[in-house]
Amino acid sequence: MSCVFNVVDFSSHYSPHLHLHLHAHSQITPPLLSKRAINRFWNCNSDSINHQTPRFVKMQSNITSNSIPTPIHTFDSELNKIPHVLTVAGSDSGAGAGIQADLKTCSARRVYCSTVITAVTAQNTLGVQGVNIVPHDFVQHQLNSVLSDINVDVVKTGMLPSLSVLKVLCQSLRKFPVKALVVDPVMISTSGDILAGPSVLDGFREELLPMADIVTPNVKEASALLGDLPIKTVSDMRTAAKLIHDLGPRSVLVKGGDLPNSSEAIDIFYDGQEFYELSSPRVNTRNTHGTGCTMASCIAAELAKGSSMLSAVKIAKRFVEAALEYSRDLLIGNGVQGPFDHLLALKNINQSSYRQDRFNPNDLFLYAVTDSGMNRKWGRSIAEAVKAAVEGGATIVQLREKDAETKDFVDAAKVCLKICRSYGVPLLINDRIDVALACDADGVHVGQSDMPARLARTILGPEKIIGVSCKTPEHAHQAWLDGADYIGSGGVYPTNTKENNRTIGLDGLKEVCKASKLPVVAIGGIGMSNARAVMELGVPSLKGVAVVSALFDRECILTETRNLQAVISEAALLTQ
Ligand SMILES: Nc1ncnc2c1ncn2[C@@H]1O[C@H](COP(=O)(O)OP(=O)(O)OP(=O)(O)O)[C@@H](O)[C@H]1O
Ligand SMILES: Cc1ncc(CO)c(N)n1
Ligand SMILES: [Mg+2]
Repeated sequence: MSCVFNVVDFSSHYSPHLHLHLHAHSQITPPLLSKRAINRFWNCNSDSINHQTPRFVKMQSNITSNSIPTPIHTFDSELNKIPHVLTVAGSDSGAGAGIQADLKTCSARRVYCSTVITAVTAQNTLGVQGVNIVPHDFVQHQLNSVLSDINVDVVKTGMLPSLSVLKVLCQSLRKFPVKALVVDPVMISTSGDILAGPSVLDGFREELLPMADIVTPNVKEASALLGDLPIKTVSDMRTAAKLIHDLGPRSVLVKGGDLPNSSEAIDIFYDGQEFYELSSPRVNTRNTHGTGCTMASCIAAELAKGSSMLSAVKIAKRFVEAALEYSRDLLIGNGVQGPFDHLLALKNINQSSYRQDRFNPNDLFLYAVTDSGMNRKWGRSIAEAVKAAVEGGATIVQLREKDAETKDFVDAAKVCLKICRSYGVPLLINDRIDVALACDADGVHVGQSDMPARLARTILGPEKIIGVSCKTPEHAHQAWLDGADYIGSGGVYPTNTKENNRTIGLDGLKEVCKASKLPVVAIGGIGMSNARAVMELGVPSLKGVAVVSALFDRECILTETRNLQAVISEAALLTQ
């Protein structure tokens, strides 16, 4: 076949100074990310992807290096479309980072991924032994081939080893605009080695960043972009995010994976208006090679599916956490920094049999409980309400539909489940075990006069989450004996949503929390004005607040959820 292009002698482009020395993170604190959380995460969005694999264009056989293949067949049916990310990055022969990480991430997220290779590296878990830069005209050639033919939704960039490569990329993006551009400014390895010289830095600042929808530097890259500004703390990361935003990208994610002395992996997201501190437990593993590439390509994949930027970033953060957790003990290679397993779900993780592994107590942080009366009052569906709450940062949702017809309840629950899964947020059903089973919700929440938790456990099996309302230490003890996963304790303050409900106050809550062997979420009359006081109780078992009216009896659920999330995040930080 004559579709072979000029053979390029890469050896003349070898740059001996391009060496990576990657070190394992030395932090401790093994987090407990449940297998079920990983599982939930993996399954997320699967229902929304009903696209079929595209049928490929048949290649013409008369291609020369200057001509672009002309499609013989084109298909414009929506049904045949699959979201598509083009990655423009370097190859990592060890397959933990670069193009290989991008392909695996997009596959894991069920998105098609095409590849334009900018450099070929000889790389393993010990470091980088060599780099061949692909000549810029051949990079341009690859870009033309893909962008002129295959419908690209989002472009993600990784290693751009020379200014000329960066420039042809910018030209191609101007010629073939895409829905979004994700720039991972790969420049500096974990150990601080330079991967792209000062001229590329200028190219980033002057040409590529102003075109980007998001740029995702780690702390060293952020510092380099800002003329070696020192970045040592989370507060410095915020300053850096703001200054990088001034260079022109729509949003900025400064990744704190390499920030020393932290038991949390904290990233700062800034969209030009608000800062979001995204935090996850730091996974104690050597297998962190490629986290940055994975993060950026997962963001690109979620954007290609239609997520908002903030949701895409949150999903990507959880994906990295889940993959690291899953691969914590993986042994690939003999070096200091190993790769992780992006395709964790291909493993047999559905069979998690360890009860204590299924549920992440941190999910209780901002617990949204729906109320059909309030939705009626504001003229919105349960699904609309739930979507706004999870978009605003709710970390778990409970459907509490006291007066709904069973059929309507099941239908609504199915829609809500789809929404929650796409955000990696668990969905529980109040009281109705039959409804939870019918829609395969993540679990149930039962009151003292509902189905006893022990029976609920028998019916639902070991996989589902069970929460129990408890007012006293005795209730909490019984819930633990019965095999519940968490307790909800209250009413902390007086409330209209529950009649004849005794208020236990902050003192009562504290007493229950101290006695409880299970994680606790506080409930009852909690909102913007008093959430801080609840979180400031500072009892370790208290993991978050559950709210009804403060989110759902308001005009804009999204804003209320965001605001409450900010208040309790700050309070949680201060009481740590
Ligand atoms: N040990 C860890 N546990 C949990 N999350 C982590 C860990 N290390 C990194 N992360 C997260 O992974 C994502 C990528 O960030 P990181 O700072 O590692 O990027 P990077 O330095 O560009 O990665 P790369 O090694 O691919 O260059 C961030 O969300 C970060 O918080
Ligand atoms: C090819 C390539 N791209 C990016 C990184 C950064 O992780 C790497 N190590 N190798
Ligand atoms: Mg990186």
